[in-house]
Amino acid sequence: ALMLSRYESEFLELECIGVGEFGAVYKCVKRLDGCLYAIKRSRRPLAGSSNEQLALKEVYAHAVLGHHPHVVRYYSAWAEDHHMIIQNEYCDGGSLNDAILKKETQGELFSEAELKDLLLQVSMGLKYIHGSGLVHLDIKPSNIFICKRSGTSAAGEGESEEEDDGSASAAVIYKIGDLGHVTSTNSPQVEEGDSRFLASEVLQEDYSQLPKADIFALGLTMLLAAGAPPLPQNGDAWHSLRQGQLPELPQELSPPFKSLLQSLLDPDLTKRPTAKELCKHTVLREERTG
Ligand SMILES: Cn1cc(CCO)c2c3c(c(-c4ccccc4Cl)cc21)C(=O)NC3=O
Repeated sequence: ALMLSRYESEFLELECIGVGEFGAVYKCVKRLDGCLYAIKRSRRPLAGSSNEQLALKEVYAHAVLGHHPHVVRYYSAWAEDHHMIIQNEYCDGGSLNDAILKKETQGELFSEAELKDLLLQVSMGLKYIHGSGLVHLDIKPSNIFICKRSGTSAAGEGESEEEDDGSASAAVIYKIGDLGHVTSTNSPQVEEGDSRFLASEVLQEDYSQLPKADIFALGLTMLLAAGAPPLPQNGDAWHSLRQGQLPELPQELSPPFKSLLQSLLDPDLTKRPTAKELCKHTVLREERTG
């Protein structure tokens, strides 16, 4: 077009880093500040459609959530040329899903110490989201992004770690991303996330304690990071996972940590810990030995 779009004038597109039915995500440099950003460009939903509602909820969630070390940072969003555009922090380490697949192909496993670090960091992000009166509703490995310490993204390591992050700045920082299903805890308009990670109470439209659905999805995410086989999308295997029958893991975890992971997946949502309880759980807080 004769008039350069804001996207073209403000950013240099380096590569496409993701494609979905939603649209595409690009790794871009902002010409003005020279920093890297992840920019999602999706077809603008029909005015007044439910998809427009969803797209707006994503931007509202980012606006409400402000800054947290374990939530992907939002910078801007705008509409042009029949597209919705959202400009987020670029996480240079790929997604947790990429990291799990890489471990698998290399015949490696996350150690118990690495699993505890992952659970603690994502719990801090969830504590912040839940503390803001919101729920994520699509927690899963492909929505958790990784920043390696040497990140050159705009947010950078200059950000001081959340004061409740007792650990020194970790080698790897995990950030919760994709707020496309976020809704308010108290007046929920639930748009179900990935069925593989869906808690059974949400399928039955019991929205009384939605934060516990995020905890359940985090439990399944941890199972996958610990080496569990791919999750069922439906059927008997889907139900047995939600009746406490957990898959064998390819590594022996310490009994306290194993029972903590089982509590995240308890069929009785009142027995699942809150994100706040996870953040101060001794199993996750003890100094790593060796
Ligand atoms: C597919 N994909 C790959 C990446 C890079 C990981 O190293 C990525 C990012 C995001 C997103 C994203 C998700 C949902 C909404 C908006 C964005 Cl920009 C998607 C991403 C995002 O918000 N920040 C990212 O780094």
